[in-house]
Amino acid sequence: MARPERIAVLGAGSWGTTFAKVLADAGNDVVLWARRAEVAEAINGSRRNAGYLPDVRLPESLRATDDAAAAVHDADVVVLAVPSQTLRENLAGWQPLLPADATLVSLAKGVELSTLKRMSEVIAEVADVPMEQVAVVSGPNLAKEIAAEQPTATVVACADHDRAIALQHACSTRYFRPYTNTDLIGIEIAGACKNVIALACGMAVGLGFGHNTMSSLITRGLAETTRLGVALGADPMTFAGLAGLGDLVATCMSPLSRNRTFGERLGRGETLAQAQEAAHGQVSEGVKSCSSIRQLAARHGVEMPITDVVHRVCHEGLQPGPAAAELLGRERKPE
Ligand SMILES: NC(=O)C1=CN([C@@H]2O[C@H](COP(=O)(O)OP(=O)(O)OC[C@H]3O[C@@H](n4cnc5c(N)ncnc54)[C@H](OP(=O)(O)O)[C@@H]3O)[C@@H](O)[C@H]2O)C=CC1
Ligand SMILES: O=C(CO)COP(=O)(O)O
Repeated sequence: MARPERIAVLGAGSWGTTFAKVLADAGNDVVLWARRAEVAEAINGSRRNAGYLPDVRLPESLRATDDAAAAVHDADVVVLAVPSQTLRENLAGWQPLLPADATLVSLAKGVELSTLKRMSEVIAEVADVPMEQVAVVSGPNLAKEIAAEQPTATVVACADHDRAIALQHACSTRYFRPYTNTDLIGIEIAGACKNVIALACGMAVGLGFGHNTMSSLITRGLAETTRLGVALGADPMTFAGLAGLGDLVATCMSPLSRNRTFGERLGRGETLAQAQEAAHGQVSEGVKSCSSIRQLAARHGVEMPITDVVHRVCHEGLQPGPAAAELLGRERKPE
């Protein structure tokens, strides 16, 4: 497969805009779709997406539009950069516009609430394409750092290795280094679960706890994530990689993470509504995915105690302090 040149990125939030910049910097012809016309106009006029990345000047070669048909016309690659829980509805609207052989790339890190499906499953189903046509990009990829061109690695996963290689070439820059992988299940489960563990780490920070607590949550979070992934058919080694441990550490440790910040607010005693208001519409995927992942775990008989308490703090009124005590009071066992 030749190197893709026409790329549409659908969704102009933090990560969609940043990934579009990466693709443009890598030399591709990139069109970014924004659902609000004023966002597209500002990007074309002032080279800025002020609502999400106020300090970043976007490349001249990056064009924006609010017309999805124009964005995807003749595209070799269509990147989906909208929140997990709206992806199905968004993609259903775009499906008739999609070029038949385009690689469909998911940037979203979540598990669908109603169906408990991973994003690649939703995409293959709604776009009515074989799974080999769907790819996932996931790793320790905090958008603001990448937009500032700080060095980062990531994983490009696709069941079709040739497509993964083509996409790897398309998004390689001097500051962004993608590795390929064919384990979509592992990559997507890792990406969705780390947001939930980051909520727990944020709660720990909000409660005033330090690095030992964070490290314990990260490590036991990785254990429960790996258990779920393996039950679903993932390669356990994926969880030791960039999209597993790599992303988990970046998200749990960084104040730039929306999930960690959200958890920190809950840990300080704010309500879900207060934390949501403070997020100014930016997505904290773990708040919803904690429920779908918990259900998925129950369906497969997998124990996920951290995910369970995060769900109950977010949605059932459990307070972060008693949640921490509950985790510590669990039955003692070997590691
Ligand atoms: N930010 C990051 O560092 C990273 C994020 N991700 C993942 O990428 C995905 C997108 O995140 P990110 O870009 O950060 O999110 P943001 O909250 O920054 O942006 C969300 C984007 O989706 C649009 N949007 C929101 N709701 C809808 C809807 N109902 N229909 C169509 N468009 C909608 C928003 O448009 P509008 O502005 O008009 O509201 C905005 O362009 C998430 O799954 C996230 O977990 C993955 C790696 C890194
Ligand atoms: O996925 C991310 C980093 O890899 C971004 O995490 P947040 O959505 O928590 O900001």
